[in-house]
Amino acid sequence: MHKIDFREKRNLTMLTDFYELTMANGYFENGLKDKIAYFDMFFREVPDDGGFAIMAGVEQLMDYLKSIKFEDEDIDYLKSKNIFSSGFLEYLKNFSFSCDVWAVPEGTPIFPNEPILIVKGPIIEAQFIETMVLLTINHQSLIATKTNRIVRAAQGRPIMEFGSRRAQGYDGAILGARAAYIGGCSGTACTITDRDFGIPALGTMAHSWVQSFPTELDAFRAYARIYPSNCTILVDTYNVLKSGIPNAIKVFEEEIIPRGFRPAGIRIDSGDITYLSNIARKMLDNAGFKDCKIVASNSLDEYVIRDILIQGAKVDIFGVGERLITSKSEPVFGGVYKLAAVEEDGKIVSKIKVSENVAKITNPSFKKVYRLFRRDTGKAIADVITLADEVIDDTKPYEIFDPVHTWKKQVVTNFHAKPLHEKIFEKGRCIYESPNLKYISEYCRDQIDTLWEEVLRFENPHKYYVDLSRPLWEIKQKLLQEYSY
Ligand SMILES: Nc1ncnc2c1ncn2[C@@H]1O[C@H](COP(=O)(O)OP(=O)(O)OP(=O)(O)O)[C@@H](O)[C@H]1O
Ligand SMILES: O=P(O)(O)OC[C@H]1O[C@H](OP(=O)(O)OP(=O)(O)O)[C@H](O)[C@@H]1O
Ligand SMILES: O=C(O)c1cccnc1
Repeated sequence: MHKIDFREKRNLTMLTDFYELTMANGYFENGLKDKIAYFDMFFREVPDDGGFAIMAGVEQLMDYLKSIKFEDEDIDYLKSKNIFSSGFLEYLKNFSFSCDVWAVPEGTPIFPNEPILIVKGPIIEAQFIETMVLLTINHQSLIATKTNRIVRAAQGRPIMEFGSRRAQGYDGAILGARAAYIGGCSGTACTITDRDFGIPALGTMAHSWVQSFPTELDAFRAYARIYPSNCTILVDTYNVLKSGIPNAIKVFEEEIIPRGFRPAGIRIDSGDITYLSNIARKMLDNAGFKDCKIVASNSLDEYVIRDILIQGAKVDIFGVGERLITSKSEPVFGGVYKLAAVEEDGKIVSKIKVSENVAKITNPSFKKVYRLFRRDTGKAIADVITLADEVIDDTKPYEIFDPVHTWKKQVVTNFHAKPLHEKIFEKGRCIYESPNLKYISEYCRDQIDTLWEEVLRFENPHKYYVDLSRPLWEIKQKLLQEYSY
């Protein structure tokens, strides 16, 4: 399958914040280029005050990491800045990524403050990739998370992604549609995303099609004759109830049934969707088209969909564009990339970022994350961040505790502890094959099923536990003591 290939099509090595380069030059000049550092990517708050987010964008990050290369013109450009040493520029010419990288697989539900990506390697390299790590994961995780809210609001009814025309740039459209599929969309209007990623492309018709014919009936007829087996008619160009639906029914009877097909659907794109869909349903049913689907679109999001379903709207499929592809209600996924440790004489030295704001204090050290699942129900109980070499023995009871209110504890029994990360790069070599998108989307759905309803709800969701192991908590407290002035 054809894939968007950053190596062939574009080199994004220079898509980096300028300070990554000035720091890189600084590390080089201070003889620190080979100092080993550990960085974590994590986020602090779930967009839209939701109970969880969804990991996405790992495949594109892998493409980038495989392709880092400074071209001669990049070196010339950097030289023209007159601030980089010739030794450093020579180093960049021969730059070869050599870090280890661990990532939570795409489609996994993720929670605030846990490392979703970990990079270990020469500090100059591990620091340099920050911008692209954050850009790729932040964007797609945002869209997958928003989409999943919309998908859940629709209660099993398919969501078609209609957002390309309102997306913020090409990647916003293409990779946004990819992320939307991970988050649960059934298909996309974005053709190139189907070509490159195999997400089913589908669509109906625009108002311009209807307007371009002398009459609405002519427009419907012309379309139905070409696509009798899959004909969804846009009924709101002039008047949904007085002309759109009666004309659609006429065309179904005259052009589709005689050809041996059933009508696929009608689409309503304005007005009161509840009112119109209820009457439309009755009109279609009375005409013998109970199986004809009603598609609704028009600035939909999870709240409008939830409301119109509560009102009893008879909608079978939703088309959702602008509010999904831009994550309009909360357009930032605040993933950050922080130094967690360095190596001194081969030993890991934990590092912390202290802040007046407790939420901004980082979790130090080289870590991993376990998700604890109940063996009887399969439900997720908590995530525990541990030191990288810790093993949670799930054959024995295990105590978890709130890292801030430490008196809140519980002993977990009858559980299964699953490490969340996959190693995706080993000494700069990619060792992970990204699963296909259908698999990722199904995996995502199954993993969300392991979360309690209380975590899934839109308003005031239950805060899922993300705890620290005792050894990690102790390291953090020790560092906090050291840096308390
Ligand atoms: N029954 C409903 N309850 C809540 N929101 C609705 C309902 N029906 C439609 N909406 C939403 O209300 C918003 C405005 O829709 P409305 O059709 O009134 O405006 P419009 O887009 O200006 O219409 P038009 O395209 O005819 O100009 C849209 O986001 C739409 O999805
Ligand atoms: O509202 P959104 O969630 O973004 O969904 C996509 C919108 O794009 C189309 O409208 P547009 O006016 O661009 O074109 P049209 O003439 O085909 O309706 C479509 O009819 C939807 O209203
Ligand atoms: O196919 C459709 O109906 C469609 C596609 C893009 C945007 N709005 C609608």
